[in-house]
Amino acid sequence: MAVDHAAAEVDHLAAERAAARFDVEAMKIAWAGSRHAVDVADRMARLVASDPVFRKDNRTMLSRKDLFKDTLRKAAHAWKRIVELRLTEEEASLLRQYVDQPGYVDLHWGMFVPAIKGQGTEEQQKKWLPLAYKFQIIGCYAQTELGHGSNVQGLETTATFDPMTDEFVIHSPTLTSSKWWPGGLGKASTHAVVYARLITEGKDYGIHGFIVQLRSLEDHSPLPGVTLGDIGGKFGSGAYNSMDNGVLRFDHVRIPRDQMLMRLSQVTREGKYVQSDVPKQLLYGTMVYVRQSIVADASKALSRAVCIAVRYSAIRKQFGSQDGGPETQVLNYRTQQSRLFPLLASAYAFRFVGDWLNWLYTDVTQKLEVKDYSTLQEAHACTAGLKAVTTSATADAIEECRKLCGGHGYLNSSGLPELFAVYVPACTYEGDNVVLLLQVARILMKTVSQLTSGKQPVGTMAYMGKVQHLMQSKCAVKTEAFEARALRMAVNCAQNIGQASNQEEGFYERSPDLLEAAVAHIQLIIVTKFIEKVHQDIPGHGVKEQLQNLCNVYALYTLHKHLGDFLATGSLTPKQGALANEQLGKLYAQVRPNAVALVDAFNYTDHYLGSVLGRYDGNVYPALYEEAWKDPLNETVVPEGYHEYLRPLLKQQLKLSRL
Ligand SMILES: CC/C=C\C/C=C\C/C=C\C/C=C\C/C=C\C/C=C\C=C\C(=O)SCCNC(=O)CCNC(=O)[C@H](O)C(C)(C)COP(=O)(O)OP(=O)(O)OC[C@H]1O[C@@H](n2cnc3c(N)ncnc32)[C@H](O)[C@@H]1OP(=O)(O)O
Ligand SMILES: Cc1cc2nc3c(=O)[nH]c(=O)nc-3n(C[C@H](O)[C@H](O)[C@H](O)COP(=O)(O)OP(=O)(O)OC[C@H]3O[C@@H](n4cnc5c(N)ncnc54)[C@H](O)[C@@H]3O)c2cc1C
Repeated sequence: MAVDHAAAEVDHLAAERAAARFDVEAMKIAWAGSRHAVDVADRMARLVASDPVFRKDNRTMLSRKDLFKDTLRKAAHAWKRIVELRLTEEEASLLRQYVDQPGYVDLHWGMFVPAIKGQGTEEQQKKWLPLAYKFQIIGCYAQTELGHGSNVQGLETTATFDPMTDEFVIHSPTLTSSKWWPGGLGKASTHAVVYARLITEGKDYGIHGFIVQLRSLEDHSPLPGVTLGDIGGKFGSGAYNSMDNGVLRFDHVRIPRDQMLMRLSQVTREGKYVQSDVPKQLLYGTMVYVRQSIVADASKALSRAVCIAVRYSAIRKQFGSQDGGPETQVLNYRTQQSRLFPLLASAYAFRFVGDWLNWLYTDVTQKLEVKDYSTLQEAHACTAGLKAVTTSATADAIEECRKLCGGHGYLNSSGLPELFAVYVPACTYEGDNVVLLLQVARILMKTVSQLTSGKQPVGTMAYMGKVQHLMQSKCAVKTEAFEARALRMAVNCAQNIGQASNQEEGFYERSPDLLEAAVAHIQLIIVTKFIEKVHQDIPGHGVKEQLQNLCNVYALYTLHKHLGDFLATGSLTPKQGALANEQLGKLYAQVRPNAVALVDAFNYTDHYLGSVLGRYDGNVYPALYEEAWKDPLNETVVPEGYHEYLRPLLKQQLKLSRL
């Protein structure tokens, strides 16, 4: 008798859901932050999922040109819906998230508008922001050049003030000064915030931002002196190829003086350079803003991958039980759990640290408004470090989820290859992760050097003030072990650097160790913020207990993975390390019955997940089967090329065999 495997799989997910020991609806609130956040996200996700224009299941099969046109169409349709439905800013931004196709609008709203808000004077904001808000202009963020990305001070584009005409002359003096990478620049943007070296009265004042019009508002053709285009195809099918990352060169393009972003410094009518009394690092403010939002994005991308892998692992069965009973769900294998559950825990950890980082960013912004710059360094260290650690972990985790789904994970229809391809550049954009971690390391070294002078570290570095205690004590397996490890690694680096002939040379020599010290410090922040979260009042049956479990999984897994650090610094004994590992196994057993419900709490629609393996109903096999037939290769039974290349070959073999 034929067994309906598909129906059995569907029942499987229902059984998983019934076995969960907590209130999923309450967990949705804990994940999203509030009932309101759940409701508005739900509404926007469904709005997108039910609109045929936002279909995306065919995306990996489109040519680059068709994919780009599809992106323009989706962006225009999204804007139409936003206007028609009078969506709020919160709703509009969620709608764009669920459309889930990188495009020029991301840079317009994500960098162009924030750059003007952060670096423009009130007058400049009044002039430019209304145009941007109504899409009467489209903007991008043109900082990186062919020759320099990480080293912002090394950019070569020049903006030379001409007092005769009261204009800046924007110029690309070398090939390597060509702007290279800005998203939305290649084909869509009409304007850009361009970062260039400001030269006035014969002196180079370094990098500043300028608003430059690139294309005609009449027919979209490049303005005189502007050469621009797309930089070419990128990693993976579909994925980030929907974005028109661009190249841009200027040949003595003139802009009015008032298009220099003048909040941080000004050039007068006479050409005098005037520096405001604000720190010059505020020039990097847009990057700080985007880095904090990238941490929130990490938890989104990771939770999507984990949702797919957990649901599919509950459906997928391999090998029988020892007594010849039904086959085993792969989710029941201890190895599957030990690879997957730490990623599930990381998704929650990144979500909560992302919320905290957003709070920190808002707090710093408010302080800056009243000229309090005391937390600027903390904001830089936390955004840079958390961006680096969460994006690297997420990129690795998406690939691990692909492997956790076996062969089917490699199919585009699993959603994982595209998610990976679109996500990996997060390790590079908004600051290469190594470069950012070295920034954190510099701040750690500065903090260690100030300890002897009695200056008490604050914020996330405050634990370093407990130096006497943390350098000596043996620690119980909890936050203190993370503090001791981070501090001792930083102090070791500082001591080694101190022995070098000069500080810069020492820093350079010790940079691999410094990276690890920075990672240890950032992991401490993530663990601490997760612990603080679970100490809060969290309503809903069993929700707090589940989060407590996941927090322990995250902490103990991190400890297990970096046990070498903990042992080498004497922050833990080998026995404690072994006990932690024992405990981890027990925690996985507690996560197991709740795993499917824990990913349901992300509340993702099938449209947003974009995965036949991660379907909510678990109906994986019929969906995989159906999806295969949609491939353009299956449009004809006999493939194109048969008559040219297969038939002659086969005929020739036939003739040869008859000889
Ligand atoms: C198909 C779809 C399917 C699925 C989708 C799924 C998921 C999608 C998920 C995500 C996608 C979503 C969004 C995409 C988002 C973004 C991508 C798009 C755009 C990307 C844009 C960019 O990349 S823009 C360019 C970014 N560039 C960089 O980041 C450059 C990095 N370099 C620097 O920042 C600086 O050069 C440097 C900090 C490394 C060094 O600067 P320098 O001036 O040389 O300074 P130092 O001498 O080192 O330091 C001097 C002091 O200044 C302090 N400092 C440095 N930076 C800052 C700062 N930002 N804030 C405050 N202070 C700072 C530093 O600490 C020193 O302080 P001292 O006290 O020691 O003097
Ligand atoms: C998809 C994507 C979108 C982007 N969008 C934009 C955009 O909209 N606007 C924009 O302006 N830019 C954009 N960028 C550019 C991006 O910001 C840069 O690529 C990024 O900052 C890295 O700089 P780089 O390419 O110069 O790398 P490099 O600095 O050349 O890195 C190469 C290698 O050198 C190492 N390295 C560099 N410096 C050091 C150091 N001091 N110590 C140790 N190792 C070091 C790095 O770790 C890396 O391994 C985008 C990039 C990508 C991939």
